[in-house]
Amino acid sequence: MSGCDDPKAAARKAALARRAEAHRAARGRAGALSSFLAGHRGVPVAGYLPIRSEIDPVPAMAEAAAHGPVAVPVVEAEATPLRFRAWTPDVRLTEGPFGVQVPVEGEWVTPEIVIVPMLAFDRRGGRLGYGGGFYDRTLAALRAQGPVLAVGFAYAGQEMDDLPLEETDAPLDMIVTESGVIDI
Ligand SMILES: Nc1nc2c(c(=O)[nH]1)N(C=O)[C@@H](CNc1ccc(C(=O)N[C@@H](CCC(=O)O)C(=O)O)cc1)CN2
Ligand SMILES: Nc1ncnc2c1ncn2[C@@H]1O[C@H](COP(=O)(O)OP(=O)(O)OP(=O)(O)O)[C@@H](O)[C@H]1O
Repeated sequence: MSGCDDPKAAARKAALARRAEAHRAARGRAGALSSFLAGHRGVPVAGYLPIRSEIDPVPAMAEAAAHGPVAVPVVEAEATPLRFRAWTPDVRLTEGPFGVQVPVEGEWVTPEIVIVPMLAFDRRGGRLGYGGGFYDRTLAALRAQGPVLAVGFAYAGQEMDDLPLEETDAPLDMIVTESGVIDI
């Protein structure tokens, strides 16, 4: 049977085109963060394991983990800074506070780049989180110790105009979205 007559041939062609498009879209989402981290190989990075509809940094974290330390946040107690525990793609995980996955064991890491999840951001580096103040306390503590780059990671659609900010809100140094980098 010739290709033109085979109903499956047309379906395959359409399915391939659709899968390629999905793959391009998926690569595009992680791509901007991957490119950013590729410029900082070997620097200790804190990523995060996404919950709900947070944009997924894990593909970029996996690439970075091949070149240097990557860690993820662990909540130890309310009103205290987060600590960051070493993460690789095959580390054993368990469910921690707030339904976030955390490594069962591993080294504690002091990151120099912190990939920060959020609900919303504005162009001034303002950020809205879940309201625990965890990243504000963590960035304040890390910045008191040495240089640290706070990189917000979000969908471009999470941008809002002029978020209400408080004195203790730690500003982001830059924001990476699926469509590129926003410098503050
Ligand atoms: N993926 C990921 N990991 C993370 C954070 C995060 O925002 N995302 N965190 C960032 O700090 C820390 C965990 N803190 C969290 C604090 C609150 C909620 C949360 O779901 N809160 C409730 C509202 C609580 C309330 O206001 O009563 C909610 O949004 O429904 C989630 C994570 C560390 N790890
Ligand atoms: N460095 C700090 N020292 C003391 N209190 C702080 C500090 N940072 C934040 N807070 C307090 O924590 C509370 C929650 O802060 P905020 O609403 O900014 O959380 P968030 O950034 O949205 O949450 P998260 O970082 O956990 O995602 C506020 O009452 C804030 O004043």
